[in-house]
Amino acid sequence: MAQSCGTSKTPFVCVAAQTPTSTATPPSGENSSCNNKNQGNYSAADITSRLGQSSNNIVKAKNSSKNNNNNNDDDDVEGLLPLSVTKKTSLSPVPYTCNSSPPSITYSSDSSTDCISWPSRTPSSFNNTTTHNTGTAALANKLVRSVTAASIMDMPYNTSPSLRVRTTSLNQLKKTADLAIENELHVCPSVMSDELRKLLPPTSETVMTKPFPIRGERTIADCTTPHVIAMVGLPARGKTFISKKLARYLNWIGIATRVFNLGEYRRHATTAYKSHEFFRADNEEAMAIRNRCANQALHDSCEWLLNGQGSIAVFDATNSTRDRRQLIYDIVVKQHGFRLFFVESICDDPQIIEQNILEVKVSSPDYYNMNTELVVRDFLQRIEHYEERYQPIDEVTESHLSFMKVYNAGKKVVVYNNEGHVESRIVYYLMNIHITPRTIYLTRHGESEYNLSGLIGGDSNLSTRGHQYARALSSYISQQHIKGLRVWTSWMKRAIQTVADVKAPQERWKALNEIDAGHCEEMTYEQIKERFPEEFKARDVNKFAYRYPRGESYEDLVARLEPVIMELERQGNVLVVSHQAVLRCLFAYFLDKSADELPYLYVPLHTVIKLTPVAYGCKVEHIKLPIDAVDTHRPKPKIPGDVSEPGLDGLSGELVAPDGVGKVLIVGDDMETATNGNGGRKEHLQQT
Ligand SMILES: O=P(O)(O)OC[C@H]1O[C@@](CO)(OP(=O)(O)O)[C@@H](O)[C@@H]1O
Repeated sequence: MAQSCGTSKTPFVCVAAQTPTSTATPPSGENSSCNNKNQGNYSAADITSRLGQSSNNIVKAKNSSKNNNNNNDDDDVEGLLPLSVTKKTSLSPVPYTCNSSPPSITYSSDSSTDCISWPSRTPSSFNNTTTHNTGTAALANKLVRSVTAASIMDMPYNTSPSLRVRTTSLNQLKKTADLAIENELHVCPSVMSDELRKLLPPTSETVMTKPFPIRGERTIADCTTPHVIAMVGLPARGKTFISKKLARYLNWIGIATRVFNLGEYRRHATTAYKSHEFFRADNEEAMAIRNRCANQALHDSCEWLLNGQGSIAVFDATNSTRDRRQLIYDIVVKQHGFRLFFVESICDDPQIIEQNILEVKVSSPDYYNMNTELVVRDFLQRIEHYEERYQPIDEVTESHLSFMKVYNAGKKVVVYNNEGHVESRIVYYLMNIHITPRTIYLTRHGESEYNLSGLIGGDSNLSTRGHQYARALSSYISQQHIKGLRVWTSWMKRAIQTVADVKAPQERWKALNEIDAGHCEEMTYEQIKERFPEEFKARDVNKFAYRYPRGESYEDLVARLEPVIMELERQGNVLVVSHQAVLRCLFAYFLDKSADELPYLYVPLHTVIKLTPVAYGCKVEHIKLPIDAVDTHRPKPKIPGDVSEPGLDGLSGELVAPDGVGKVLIVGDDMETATNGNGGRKEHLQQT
């Protein structure tokens, strides 16, 4: 029987002891009948047992889920390769040994750090650890030792035994596996024999291995129950802003989210908007239409979730009465069994309300071609109609609801009955966003020596032109007179050298380091294609999900960058100097790009991408500084693995704003006058 460790919904796996006579079952990568949840887990016992198998069954283990493959309950999901040690080894002595119940090691994919979890047990309970050293398994011995002796001995005394094993054994295991690969395997997984391949630590090939949680994986587990997020609040309180932004964030972290905006349903159901009279509480005809629309929007939200098209529906409406909220509760929770979380936006700052009306209501289809002053007046009257009936969520009379209240665009936040991982993430995100105007500048480092020779990854210096860009960037930034600017860079030399002359407080983020290409680091695309053709092709087939052997995928990058996004949301003006893949991920967040588009977004060298939040979106400007650089963009080829084709997106070599969002601003070659918006420069302003 597999034992559950962690909550039943998480993909944690904890393995119980097996009988010594049980046989090893390959983990999910080989066992096609294993379900996907098992694929997210990798056991150190896997490696040990695989090695053990090839050395006269040193370790005999059994996948307890083997006979239960159709059973999707927790027991089944959580069953994974157990380790059962049966005979004595002639290896050097090990400090802990094991009785009849051997330790089980589980590689967990549900942790933000690499983690092998052992059952928490005192060291003294591990007696009689024995292995069978029959013959050839030098590698096996190395690994068995590594997860027992070395990992335990290296630990500080003041750490709890289980934690000590957890934190050190994986490092040790990785080191040993690295060594094994470097010394003895020396080839890429795609060209390895099956025997050797089995010895590998987590890679993109061994699909069941995910060294840290990937996009949405953690959340999906918690998100097996669909969620409806229902907005609450008077008009012009930023509900649509919050809804759209939240949906963008959730989609970016991999949780399929869609906004159902009641205003759009109403506009569909009515002819042209005439005036605020439509919203009077005593306008029965209009009220009937409004109720019908609300029911339809709610129905569509639930249908969308029921069809499995997404995980979170955001119901963007005022939902400003108790009755309406009760109706939503009855349908969402009682009828469908979904989770329901209300987000109420409360604002009594007239400045924020006015700004909101001017920014988004004046351009609303309701007020097409209407004079701004009239719009403001009409809208304020519309608000008054709502105010007559508005009932803020009440902790006492609506104590069965889960909700958060955001006051004056985040000045104060109240959270009530908050439950589960998804809701906590939503709360945390909404606590961090703000509406203070600011600009984010994104740029890659200057051209590097490796860029010149077409090598990916590595940590090379800037080329001569790269240094010129560094100077041009500093000059451009100082001419912008950006208030309170902060500069963030990766830890890589080329990024740090690029901001050497920029006069502003600087911070280094490891999370901003370029995608780790693992075995393919410091190779050209052509070399990768030649040496690892299968790998190269696989990346073209699904670039977002593809993980370099011993490296990262774009999906991994997004997970790594989430804290950066969170902190960017909290900041004012920031200049981020990073790398092609990393900036694609950040750019995709701001522009709401899908996982398919993300790895092909065009982020050329020597170009500053200026992002300014406006209304519900972001204005994008590309400022190309006049220093030539190589083009490192490799477009999506029509045939996976092809390096000769021009590619499908046709972006290479051109400077365009994706999807016509924003404009392309090409600053002329006179750097002294190269400012954004001032005269005295040569520039082409191109509306896309
Ligand atoms: O995902 P692809 O398109 O390969 O782009 C990422 C690559 O871009 C490069 C350049 O080729 O980034 P950068 O120069 O910005 O550090 C490589 O280091 C990196 O592996």
